[in-house]
Amino acid sequence: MSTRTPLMAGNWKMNLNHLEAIAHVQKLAFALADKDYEAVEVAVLPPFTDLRSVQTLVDGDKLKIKYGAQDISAQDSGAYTGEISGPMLSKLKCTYVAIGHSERRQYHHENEETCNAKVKAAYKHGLTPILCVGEGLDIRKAGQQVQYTLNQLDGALKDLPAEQAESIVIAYEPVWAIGTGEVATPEDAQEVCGAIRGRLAELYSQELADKVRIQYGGSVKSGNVAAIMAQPDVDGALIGGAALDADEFVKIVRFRDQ
Ligand SMILES: O=C[C@H](O)COP(=O)(O)O
Repeated sequence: MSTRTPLMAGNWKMNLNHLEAIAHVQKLAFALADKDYEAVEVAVLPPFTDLRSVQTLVDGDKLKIKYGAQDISAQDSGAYTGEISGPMLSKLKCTYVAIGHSERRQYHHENEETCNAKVKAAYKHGLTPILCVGEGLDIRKAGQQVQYTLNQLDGALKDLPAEQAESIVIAYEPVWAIGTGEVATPEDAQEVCGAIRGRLAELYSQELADKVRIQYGGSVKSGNVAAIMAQPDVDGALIGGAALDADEFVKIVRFRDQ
């Protein structure tokens, strides 16, 4: 029986302005009870422009919900127009930062080197990375999903010390399942999540690998979350579309009731 606390994180992507963010987090706060937070860690990843509003709400009302950003610059400061740095995110008391989401890889040409630099930047500033990995459809069709995903993992973790790696969160998100309604089967999720844990054991130690939380992401909904969470190496979900509906997100958090 795993002692890892599941992490249910809502990645809002480029949705919800700061006023909508406040209303949404208030809804979650109203619906979620202490027993939910005891069973599951709950987090939201709003757009950068919402973070101050979310921080004010969480701090002011002492909410147990965690929050974080969807990206981080590898640089601390300077002439990097449009970028947001680790010091800025830690000043806003972010807990998490997503790194290497497939949409960042696709639209912003992020690769293993970028992800590695961003993972290190996150730790440098006290943020916990949610490192996203996962294969596209062509790789899946070729049966190369495990090797491809492990290569992404190796690159992003290069030279990362064990005392940092032990707190990382890995999100396995097969690209073909993101926003498509095409959810991976629980067995598909387990195959790659299990392989990720195996690689962490090779790179570091079994003890470390057993501590790391590995999420599944890709068309997670209240109707399919329980079966995915029943897999031994799946420790949570990174939820996109379904996280924009507060009632649905609460149902996902309460996956044991589904
Ligand atoms: O970060 C979240 C994933 O990209 C999943 O998105 P989705 O739940 O809309 O498929």
